[in-house]
Parts: sequence; C-alpha cells; structure tokens
Amino acid sequence: MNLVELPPIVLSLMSNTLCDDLSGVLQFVRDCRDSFWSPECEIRESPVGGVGVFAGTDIRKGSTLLKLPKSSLFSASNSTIANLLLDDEIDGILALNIAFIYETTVFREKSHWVPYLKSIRICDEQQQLVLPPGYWSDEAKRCLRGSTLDTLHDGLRSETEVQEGFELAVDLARKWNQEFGLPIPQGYLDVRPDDRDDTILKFHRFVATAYAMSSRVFEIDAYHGSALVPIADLFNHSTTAPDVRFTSLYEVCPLCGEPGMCKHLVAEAALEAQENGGSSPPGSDAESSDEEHDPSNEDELVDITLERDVKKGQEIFNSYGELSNALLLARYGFTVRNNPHDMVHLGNEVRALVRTHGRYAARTQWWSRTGWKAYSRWSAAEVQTPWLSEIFVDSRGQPSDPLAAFLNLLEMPETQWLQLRSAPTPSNAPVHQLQDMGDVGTRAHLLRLLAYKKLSWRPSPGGVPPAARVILHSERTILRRARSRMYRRNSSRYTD
Ligand SMILES: C[S@@+](CC[C@H](N)C(=O)[O-])C[C@H]1O[C@@H](n2cnc3c(N)ncnc32)[C@H](O)[C@@H]1O
Repeated sequence: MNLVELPPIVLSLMSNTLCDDLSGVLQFVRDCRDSFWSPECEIRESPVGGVGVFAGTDIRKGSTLLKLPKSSLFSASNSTIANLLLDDEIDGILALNIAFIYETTVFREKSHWVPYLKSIRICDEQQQLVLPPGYWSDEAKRCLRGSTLDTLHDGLRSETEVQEGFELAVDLARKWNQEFGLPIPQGYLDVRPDDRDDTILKFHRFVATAYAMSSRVFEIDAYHGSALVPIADLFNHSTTAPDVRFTSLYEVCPLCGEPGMCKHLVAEAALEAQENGGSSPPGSDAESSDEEHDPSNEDELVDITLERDVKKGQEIFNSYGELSNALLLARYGFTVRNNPHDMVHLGNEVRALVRTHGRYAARTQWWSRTGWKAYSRWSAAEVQTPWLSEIFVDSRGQPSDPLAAFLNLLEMPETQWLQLRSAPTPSNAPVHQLQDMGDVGTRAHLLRLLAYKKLSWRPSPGGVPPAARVILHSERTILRRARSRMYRRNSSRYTD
C-alpha cells in the first residue's frame, strides 16, 4: 500500500460538538456510578468554537465541577476490544484510535460508550474530513512552508508512523475477522488493495479519527494511558488564564489499574520475598488486597476543579498546555489570535549564516558537540533538545537565551574562545560568559538572520485556511517586532 503521494483534498479545520449531541453525553455521565457534574455549569455554544462550558452562577475557587470514575472514561483498556489490543501489544494513541473505530462502527448501539463517542466527529459541518496540516493539499501547505510549523515541528509532512498504524490496523482487522469472526469496520478498515482511491479515503478517515482523538485526549494513568473523558473534553483552551485543573492519580498498577495494593503487586512482593529467602510481607495476600478495594475511592476518580472564582455567564477555560499556534494546529486543529507562546524559529537561518561564513565553522562545531550540552546544563534548560530547536525569537520579538548565547559565541574575542574551548571537561567550560556578554552577538547578527528569513519565506495569503492565516499573521508580527527592537537597540548604541 503506497499512500505517500496523496491527491489534493479539500481541507477544513475544527471538529466541534453539535448541540444536538449534548443530551446523549450528559445522559451517559448521569448513568455512570459515582459521577458528579456541577448543576452550576452550563454547556452551550461558545464564541471561540463549537460548544464550551459556562458558569450558570458565580462559582467559588476550589469548587469541584466534574468527577468521573476511571471506569467511565473511554480508553483502549476499557474498550470492548481491550483484550485483543493487549494480546497484539497495541497501545498508546493507536490503540485508542482502533478501539474508537470498532466501538462506533462495529458495536454501535450495543456499545456502552457510543452515546458519548458519537458526539466526537471527524468531519466538519460541511461533511469534510478534518485533517492535520501534513495531509492538506500541496497548494494549501505552500502558505506555511518556512514557518515554525514546518521548520521546527516538521508539521507539513505526513507521518510514516500514522501510515504504518493504518496498515497494522487493516491487518489486525483481517486477522480478528478470520480468527474470531469479528466484523471488519466498514468504511474504515475494509480496504481493497486494488482500489487506490477507496484506500486513500479510508486512510484519511483513519487520520481524521487520530486527529479527533489527539484534540480531546487526556493522560490518565499508567494503566489507561490516553483516554477520552466525557464533559471534561468540552472545556475550550485559554492561552493565558485557564480557570480549571484536571486531576488524575497517575501512579497505579500498569496491569490492572488499582491505585493501592493489588494482586500483581502482592505477587511481585511475594516473589521478591521468596527470592530473598524470607516470607511474604504482612498484608500481602490476595485476600487482603481484595478487601481493601473500594470502588468509590477518590483515587479511582478523575476530576476538574476551579482554580479561580468565575462570574455567572463567563466561559470556563482549561489549558491544553503552553503551546504555540503551530502546536495547537498540529495537535488540536485550531489557532488563537495573540498567542503569547508563538515564536519564529530561526534554525535554518542560523545554518545559512554559518554556511556562508566559514570562520564560524569551528565555533559552531564546538557548540553542537560540547558547548550546547554544557550551556543547557548550566542554564537548567532541557539538555535533550537539539540546539537548533531552541533557536527562535519569542512573541515579543526577543531572541531566546540559547540564540543570544550562540550569537555571542560567534562574536567572542579569540582569547576568550580559546579559553572556553580548552576547558578540561565540558562541565568546566565557563559558558556563563556567553550570558555575561549581553546582546553583543544579537546586535551583530540578528538583523541578518531576520533578513534571511524574509528571503526564504514568501507566504502567499491567497486561499489560505483561517487557522493558517492566524499563524502567518503572528509570525509576520513577531518578525516586525524583532526588527524594530533591533533598530531601536542599534540606534541607541550610536546616540548613547
Ligand atoms: C477538547 S475540544 C473542546 C470543546 C469543543 N469546543 C467542542 O465543541 O467539542 C477541542 C476543540 O475545541 C476547539 N477549541 C478549543 N479551544 C479553542 C480556542 N481557544 N479557540 C478556538 N477553538 C477552540 C477546537 O476545535 C478544538 O479542536
């Protein structure tokens, strides 16, 4: 199956809940034992997109808005095909995706989950599949070439893992059908290899399902992994001032999901004791672990609580993380205006700068092999990230600390550079000097990098999808801010 060359497709953005589907979701939650949904909240159409959750009255900080037992969440481990997925060692978002497809196409009315799951749509209101940017037509992608989504996140590429996941799902569907007579999900995994268009359409449905899962999923615990959480997934995202917090106890037995002592831990402890030649620790027999099990235990619930007071009528927001628009689009299918987490990646421009100035080669090589590790350890930054991914200007037009440090390295006097390079071990390298130099390197190089960016990136705003338009506007604004900062800085250098 070769699906790499995809034909142009119509693209659309945003998959939201229809008001007509809400009663099914609310009934599903009411039917769950030990569930609680605050009568002080209302779910209705939101100005930001689809539906959202609103305060029906003034609500105080600390109030619990939602409580659900983990048994009522839709995870691969809770699904009807949980055992099959486990036997074939399928987990993560792929397992959730396949479980969702079976629940909504094969089990349908017989599925406990469908009253909730059918509210999750993979098409927009015009019945177009909602696909991530990597699956847009070439023409639609062109406008984002050279943007941070492209150069930093590689978000315009269709992911091979998704295609491999689809192929695996098709194979498993055939196998389960032959071995147990389980019907193959029609319209999704019933692929006819000789019909290319049909295969591509089904592949796209698979991708759109994965995108819908990604836009709603919560990380629950070591047993459930990723799961869909009814009602919790109706809170929209705020970039700056989220009102609620989602809580779930992560440390549970990965084999059965028990929060406390369970038969697996008991067996493990007994085995360990046996190996050490002793007897089983007290309270570790299977009987006592059963006695301790309390189904209404708070540890077996997930909840959403208010982190601040909200006023009647106000929309109540969650936070999906401190994410730039590039990541919001890649994972959730939307963007927000004036996102303070936006940035412009300048990794390719730094590469071009080094390529065209041979004298920087030795310093750059030292930085990528040794300096970056030493610097990130010293500055408590993430050592694992490749240095070029930290090369950006932020939403205020300020260079990131690693960008400023690297540009200082290029401008460092020869004696200082030799001292840095000849440190006996990387951890002894006096990398703090790169910070102490202030904005010397930025003044010398940033305008040139911004000019390179302008040359390499010519976004065409015609026919651009709205979410992409927000990204383009944001990146242009950031570049303008960075340039004016530099002009102000450089002119103050001559007038001071
Ligand atoms: C977890 S759902 C939130 C509920 C959703 N509005 C609904 O109707 O089902 C995530 C989706 O909501 C929309 N969304 C959430 N926050 C948003 C925001 N700040 N601006 C625009 N759309 C948003 C996006 O379509 C996103 O894919």
